[in-house]
Amino acid sequence: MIGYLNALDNLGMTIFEMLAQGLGLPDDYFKKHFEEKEATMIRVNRYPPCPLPEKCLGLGSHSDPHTLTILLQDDVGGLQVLMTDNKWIGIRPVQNSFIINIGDTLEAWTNGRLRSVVHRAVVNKEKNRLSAAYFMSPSNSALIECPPELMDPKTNPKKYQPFTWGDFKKELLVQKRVVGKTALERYLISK
Ligand SMILES: O=C(O)CCC(=O)C(=O)O
Ligand SMILES: [Fe+2]
Repeated sequence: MIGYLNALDNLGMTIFEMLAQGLGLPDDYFKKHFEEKEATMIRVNRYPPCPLPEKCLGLGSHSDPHTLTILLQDDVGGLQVLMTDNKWIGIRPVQNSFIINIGDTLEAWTNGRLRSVVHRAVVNKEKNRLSAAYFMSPSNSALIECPPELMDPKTNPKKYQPFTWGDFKKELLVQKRVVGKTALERYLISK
């Protein structure tokens, strides 16, 4: 088990490095905040067959509050992503591959340059479906504050108050279920 977790962490760190490079930040800009594994979280979702799939959802519309999600799904299919034109599209399962989702915290960290994705899981009449999501959390003390290089007073002014992952996590634990992309709203700087 620990071996799998280490492999997932290594994959996550490589992706953080690539994202930092792509944004013109030092390679370890995100990575250095993930050294302490204070609350690694994996969620395994099992969706049983449903007699009325058009009337039910396996998992309602939401965005993941963490930074990155590494998601494994079986070959049944059911994950859908909300596109900018408000249409849901299905994410076809590809064998031996992960789906990587950007989470809300990474959206705030980059002032919206990286966008968290709203997604849901639909069910079907015939088959059980399984998925497993690994949510990457920075250390509790990590300050989520966008670097000045990614902001611009005119075209991309600061959108969020800085917050620590520990504080955000506490808020997530007490709030009711998040629907759609609402977890970050408490940190939005009002216009
Ligand atoms: O089952 C899926 O494909 C999605 C799971 C998911 O979005 C989650 O666990 O946050
Ligand atoms: Fe999710």
